Amino acid sequence: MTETPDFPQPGILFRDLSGLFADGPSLRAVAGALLDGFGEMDAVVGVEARGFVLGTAAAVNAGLGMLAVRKAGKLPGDVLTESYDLEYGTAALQVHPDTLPAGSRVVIVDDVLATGGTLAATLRLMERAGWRVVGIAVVIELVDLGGRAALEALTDAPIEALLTL
Ligand SMILES: O=P(O)(O)OC[C@H]1O[C@H](OP(=O)(O)OP(=O)(O)O)[C@H](O)[C@@H]1O
Ligand SMILES: Nc1ncnc2[nH]cnc12
Repeated sequence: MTETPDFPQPGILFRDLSGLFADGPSLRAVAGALLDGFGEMDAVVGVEARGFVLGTAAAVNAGLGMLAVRKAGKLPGDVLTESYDLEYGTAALQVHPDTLPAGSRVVIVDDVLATGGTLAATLRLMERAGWRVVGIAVVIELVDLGGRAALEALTDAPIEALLTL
């Protein structure tokens, strides 16, 4: 992991996992660990963009599919949309509500839990689509930013971080 001060804006210490993604044994180890300890699930949900790398790796490792939650404007047709704030800005996420059957059990995967805005918006999308979140998995949790409490206000699902900073 690298840490870059004042990126993408002043005051933000940016944690980048590109090196881990590019290293085969590291990516395999993280893919194997991310879904550890959760119960049965039907699919993995990955949040654009870094969550796609980790979500797909974890899903393939577990023999499951990966459902993409995308930044607004990328998915055609009928979509659900949730806007949110994150540590360095505002954005919106979208999903196709008919990708999985209602009641499907999903684990959401992303690289970093900071303020929790991104994953909270993802939780709201899952609820609106009728899917049951049985876990949230991240590589890094930035504890001081309080994201865990924000998510615990929305879900009883376990939240697992491989590394807390
Ligand atoms: O807990 P939060 O404050 O919401 O921040 C965490 C989110 O921020 C980053 O995504 P970013 O929107 O930068 O997108 P990227 O993966 O496309 O780089 C990161 O990958 C998480 O999704
Ligand atoms: N400090 C940070 N580093 C990397 N990704 C982030 N997403 C939100 N905050 C972040």
